[in-house]
Amino acid sequence: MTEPHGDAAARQQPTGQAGLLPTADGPAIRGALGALLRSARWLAAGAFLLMLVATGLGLLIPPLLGYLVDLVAEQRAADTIVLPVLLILGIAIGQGITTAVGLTRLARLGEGMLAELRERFVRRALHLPLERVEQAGSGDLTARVTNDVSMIADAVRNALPELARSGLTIVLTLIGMIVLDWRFAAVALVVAPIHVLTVRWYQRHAVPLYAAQRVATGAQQHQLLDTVGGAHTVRTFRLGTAHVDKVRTRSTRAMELMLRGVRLVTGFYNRLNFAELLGLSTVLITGFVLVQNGSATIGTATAAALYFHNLFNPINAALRLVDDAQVALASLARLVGVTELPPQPENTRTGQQLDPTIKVANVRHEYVPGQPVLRDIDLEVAAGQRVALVGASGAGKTTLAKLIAGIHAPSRGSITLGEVDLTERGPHAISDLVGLISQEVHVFAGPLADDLRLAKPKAADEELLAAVDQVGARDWVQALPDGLATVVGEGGHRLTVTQAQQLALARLILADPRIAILDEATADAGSAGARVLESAAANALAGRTALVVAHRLTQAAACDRIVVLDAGAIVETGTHDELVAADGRYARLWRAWSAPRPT
Ligand SMILES: Nc1ncnc2c1ncn2[C@@H]1O[C@H](COP(=O)(O)OP(=O)(O)OP(=O)(O)O)[C@@H](O)[C@H]1O
Repeated sequence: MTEPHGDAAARQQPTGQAGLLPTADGPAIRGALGALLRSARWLAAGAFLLMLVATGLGLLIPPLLGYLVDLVAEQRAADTIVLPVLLILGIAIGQGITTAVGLTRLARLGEGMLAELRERFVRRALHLPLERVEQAGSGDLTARVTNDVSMIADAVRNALPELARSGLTIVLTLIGMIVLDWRFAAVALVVAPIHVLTVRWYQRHAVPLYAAQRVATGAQQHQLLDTVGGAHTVRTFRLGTAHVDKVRTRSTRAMELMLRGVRLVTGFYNRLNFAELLGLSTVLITGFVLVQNGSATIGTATAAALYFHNLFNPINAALRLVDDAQVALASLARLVGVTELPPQPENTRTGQQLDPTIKVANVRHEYVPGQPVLRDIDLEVAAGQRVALVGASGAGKTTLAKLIAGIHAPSRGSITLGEVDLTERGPHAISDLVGLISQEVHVFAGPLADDLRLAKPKAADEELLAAVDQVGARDWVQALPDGLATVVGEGGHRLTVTQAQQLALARLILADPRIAILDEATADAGSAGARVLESAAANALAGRTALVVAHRLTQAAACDRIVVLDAGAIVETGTHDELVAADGRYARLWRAWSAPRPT
């Protein structure tokens, strides 16, 4: 009944929301749906055929009932009605069975397509450049994964089967009516313009409205995540009122759009009710006139009236579903918009074949345009070398580490890893050449062994234990209630920060990248944790080209070379001894670091 109007939805990017992820246009949605349908063509054909048979069988009942009415009107013998009654019974049973099987097939088709679409979306979303997600706000991505997927799931489970059934019933009933008596079919079309105009009116208003609703909900969720996620900072800087205002503005916008939706739906039903009233009156009057002048039997008029009854219910159902279909379509446009983003270039060479050198040339990076956090960075790390990045907090160490790991793309300049230019080929070109341990070490909920196998899915338990041993974690791992099978993370056995970092280092050993970048969270100097982690890191980095963001200067002193960053620029570089002798910034940092601490 409803033609996809994704084009209109695609245009729904209200001003001020320009950073949001893209929304697909009509042809892209049709293309994606076509591709999904093609991959399940036999299931689709089977479901369609069964629904066709079920609806066709249903159409035989009104003429048979009309025939029964004629038999009774002509006062025939009672036994003449046995056959038609049995036929009606058989048809009803046949229709019930074919409808049930057809709907099951249709459900399987819809769920399969939905699952495939969701997989594609997640696959694509996981590989989106981080800047793109940050620019859109993670709320946008979250809203698409949660709201939009559930809108489509609802449509697939409820609207799609009913829409298919209603569409088939309308078409076949109209054909049945023409065969029965064309005059009734002609009368049926009298109210059609009202339906057509109602649908047009509704679509004109609903598509932009629902797309705007999705955008407003995304913006509202993003704001809520921002405010709740940053609650600590919000409180520290007394930004509560400002944040509550922002949440209020976005919530009000979302609420206003919801209310406009309710008003629109009410108007839609008013028009449909009027059409139904008009249609029903016309049918009854026509039947009365035709039977009166003898040009139709009571049986035919009865069958025609029943056909009408058959027709108006699915028409209303189909038109009612326009609403769900529009909502689902706006959601679909937002899912397909992400799945259709151009894929990252494939990894053509494995990291193991590449020369593990790092070359950073003329790199500049800005998170906020016009505010560089790194400028004119030139750095080369030869194969097997271990280089430390040192500098005050905010100097840009983590940013440089992330650029080299391919997490962010530099605003300018080039980064070459193993002769592969990241800026040209994209970070996925070298994903298995480089491993990063960032400050946000995450322990995934589940058995410890699964957590380790993220880095090497096929590793045997012995291999996992060997890696755990190298990072000095064997003792505590074996002391866990179920050893490697112990459930850790959220809801399981809680690991200390040091233990989580040891696991991250063990994962690095298992993944075995030729270049390793270490940006561990700070551990107090001289603490047992720091000592354990330093020797674990030394083992994990053995034989690799390494860049270490040195939060403890003892880490830096153990490296082949030290690069000192200050306010986004490299200010010194050399070995520990050279830099101490030069008596510059590093020497000052070192003196401050190694000075006896008050106890
Ligand atoms: N995602 C981001 N968006 C905007 N600014 C950022 C972002 N990440 C870092 N910055 C800013 O970039 C500058 C450099 O930060 P970076 O984390 O690289 O420094 P760092 O030397 O690693 O500091 P630390 O030792 O405290 O981790 C800082 O001013 C920081 O506020």
